[in-house]
Amino acid sequence: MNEPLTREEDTDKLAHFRSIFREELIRHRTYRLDLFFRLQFPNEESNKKKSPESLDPTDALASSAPISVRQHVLFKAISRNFGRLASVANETLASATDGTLDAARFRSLAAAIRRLDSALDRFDAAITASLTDVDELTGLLNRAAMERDLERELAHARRNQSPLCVAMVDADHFKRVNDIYGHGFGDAVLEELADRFEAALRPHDRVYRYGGEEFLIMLPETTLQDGVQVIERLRQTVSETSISEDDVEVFQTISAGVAQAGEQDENEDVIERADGALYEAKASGRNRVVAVSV
Ligand SMILES: Nc1nc2c(ncn2[C@@H]2O[C@H](COP(=O)(O)OP(=O)(O)OP(=O)(O)O)[C@@H](O)[C@H]2O)c(=O)[nH]1
Repeated sequence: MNEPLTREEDTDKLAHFRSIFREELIRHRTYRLDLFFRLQFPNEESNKKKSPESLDPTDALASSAPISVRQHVLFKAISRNFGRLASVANETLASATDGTLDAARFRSLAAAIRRLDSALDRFDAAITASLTDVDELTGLLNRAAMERDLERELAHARRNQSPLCVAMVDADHFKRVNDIYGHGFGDAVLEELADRFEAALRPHDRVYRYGGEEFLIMLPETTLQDGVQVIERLRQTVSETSISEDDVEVFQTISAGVAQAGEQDENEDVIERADGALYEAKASGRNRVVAVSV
């Protein structure tokens, strides 16, 4: 299974990139018509202007693509398949010009076009899927993405006998923040928390907005002891620095429950245990991390 196309890029950036990609698709389809025209009329003067290589769609896309997109396996597949098509197109055009174009060569041109089309379509589908994975307020991955990823991580942990931790993290007394400073400021706090979580975690850890003021953090290849340390560090980082906007400033704290996944666990099992630990953290005073073993 491919890695998701983009995780941390925000929705606007990706939506913008998708609109550029769609334009490129249209240009690419026009190019195909052009190619057939050239094969029919190889000696027309107007046909000699453009070489197939100059029309690589990934050239035009690379400058506006977020890094995670450029490095994505499907993006590389477009480039590779375009390279093949350009080379077959050159050979086919040459044989059309000298009158030796035959069915076999034409078939290999059609096959190269089909392969490139398939790469373009899969890439398009991946962009669309990534857009629906992103929470619009925080730019984090949403709950639907979490459910899918957790299932995959649990299977991976089972297969490799590796540890996996899940943390449920919740902003403390968040209702008060909304009530006192307004919903707009509450939103800003959630955005800031999301940024701090992402900045404090390691690249292979993942943060999701679980819903409302609740977040889920997935820590692959992490034992319960290490997971608690990671989340405890996060808790400290969040509580030490205030969050401010205009003339409002708050010190927001978080509570967390950390659970290690057991071998038989499905998504709901490990989430339920982490949630139970979070409940304990709240009940015992908030601004703390509670761990629960399998
Ligand atoms: N601004 C803002 N508030 C939200 C959002 N989603 C949920 N909330 C608010 O988060 C608050 C959660 O309140 P409670 O569930 O009572 O919990 P709490 O006040 O954080 O108290 P404890 O969790 O017990 O510490 C509610 O007021 C929700 O309206 C959001 O997207 N933006």
